[in-house]
Amino acid sequence: MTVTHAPNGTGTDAGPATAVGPEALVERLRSQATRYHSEHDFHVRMNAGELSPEQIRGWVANRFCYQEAIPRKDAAILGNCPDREIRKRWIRRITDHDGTDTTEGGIEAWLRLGEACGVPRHEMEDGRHIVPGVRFAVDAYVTFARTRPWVEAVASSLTELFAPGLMAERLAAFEKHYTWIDQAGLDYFRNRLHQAPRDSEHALEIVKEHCRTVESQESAVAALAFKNDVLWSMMDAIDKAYPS
Ligand SMILES: O=C(O)c1cc(C(=O)O)c2c(n1)C(=O)C(=O)c1cc(C(=O)O)[nH]c1-2
Repeated sequence: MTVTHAPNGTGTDAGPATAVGPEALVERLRSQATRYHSEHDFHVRMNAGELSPEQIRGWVANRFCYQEAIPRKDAAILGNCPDREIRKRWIRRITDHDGTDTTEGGIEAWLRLGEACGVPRHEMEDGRHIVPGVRFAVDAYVTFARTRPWVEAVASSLTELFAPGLMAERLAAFEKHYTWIDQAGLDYFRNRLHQAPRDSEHALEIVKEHCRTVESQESAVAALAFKNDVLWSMMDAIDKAYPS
């Protein structure tokens, strides 16, 4: 059996006995890229153009569960964060996904991606395709943000440090291999290419500022490991539900 991913737990590495400087902390967080869901076999096959329309549709419909939960996760962080300056910037994440009266958000863009792939909007909205493992993983992420200290919840969003590379690869793969998908449906990925770096930069600033003790640094690393596990579990569940 090939093990492609070991459980993260809290200990991706032993960790130093004393607090490290902000840049060393960033290095430690970035080193978790090897456990990002871009390495999951389902994503590897997706980007190699090997997935069937059925598998792409299954992935899109299930990922909608995650997309829908992101604003609730961010609202939980806002609810727990006592810092007005941070809230003023963080709130943007909610409108990026929900939209406003005058702008369309990421959730609408994802619904259009689904339609471009052949999943009717109402089938995404009513959740009929969501498999249990995806629902549980997404729920765990929202619960984490509600119940853990807000700085840990901010650290857990740092998988977005690794997202732009995957997004760019995915965009190119969809344009090249999945020509049956209406290209206008790919706007979601195009938007995230600039939103994700902006968001992760803010989250990194917060973590560098607030995680100066060894305990808080360990917690930040553990939060990111937890989030990598959330994303990995989703991919495992999707892979199993839509086999090749
Ligand atoms: O498609 C992806 O691979 C991917 C990954 C992630 C991520 O790394 O958490 C996010 C997104 N997409 C995404 O679209 C998104 O809006 C998003 C928000 C967050 C977050 O944790 O706050 N992650 C992600």
